[in-house]
Amino acid sequence: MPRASLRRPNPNLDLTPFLKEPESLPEIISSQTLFGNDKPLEIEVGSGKGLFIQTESARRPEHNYFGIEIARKYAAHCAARLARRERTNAMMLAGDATPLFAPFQTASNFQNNSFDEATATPIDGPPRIASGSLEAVHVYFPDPWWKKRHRKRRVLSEANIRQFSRALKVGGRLHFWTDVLDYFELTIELIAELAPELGVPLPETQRDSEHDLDYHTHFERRSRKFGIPVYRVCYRKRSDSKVVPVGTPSHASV
Ligand SMILES: C[S@@+](CC[C@H](N)C(=O)[O-])C[C@H]1O[C@@H](n2cnc3c(N)ncnc32)[C@H](O)[C@@H]1O
Repeated sequence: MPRASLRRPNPNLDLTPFLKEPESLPEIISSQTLFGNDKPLEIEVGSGKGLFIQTESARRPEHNYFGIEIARKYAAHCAARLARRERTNAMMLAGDATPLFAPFQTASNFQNNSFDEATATPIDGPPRIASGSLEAVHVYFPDPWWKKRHRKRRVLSEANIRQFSRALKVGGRLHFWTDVLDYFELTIELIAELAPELGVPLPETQRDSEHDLDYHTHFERRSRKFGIPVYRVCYRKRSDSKVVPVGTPSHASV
């Protein structure tokens, strides 16, 4: 289903505090480096038009929210929503979430192309999002990438499942909602296999909506309006992640 067109953000709005580019991000991503405080940090991957980050950052001012949206015009649209409401606890990145979560790759190593000449491999640095540092990761209605050969592009790929779990603190949450049953079932299996420390999937319930924008996200609104079932789960991390070498194959058929 095609996405509705976006209104242009008001050119008089200063988006600078609300919209980051990959080049302007601090090397290490944390509440301290992004917001200058130590509030718990929640990351949303694929914010779309930004309904979730807008409403959740108002509902929980004691937490910080960092939305990552790869499509620049959508990231700018989200940032404009936050700017209009003068949020001090939320901002957007116009960029790809996957390299930010990657292990052992700091921005400067990446940009300086630092190689260990003896082994011709990139020099490892600490991950940009520290292990055990996040309060929550939110993934709502990720693009399904239907074709089997495209599945590695899914946001809930094997690598990202491991990295989201690594980045969560014990007690932290991974929320995953989708209206694609196949994506839902495969992801539940993958998480059980790759990140058992996340425990069992806890169902999340549908809330009644009281007005036309009273939905969790725009895609949830769309699915419910068209009567399409939505599958919602939350995981709560129970223990520290096992360190699994990157590229370790799994037995799942993704
Ligand atoms: C189907 S939309 C859902 C948007 C929103 N979560 C909602 O429920 O309304 C998926 C969004 O994820 C974004 N996206 C896809 N891959 C991404 C990535 N690697 N990093 C950040 N955003 C990504 C897409 O641009 C798109 O806006």
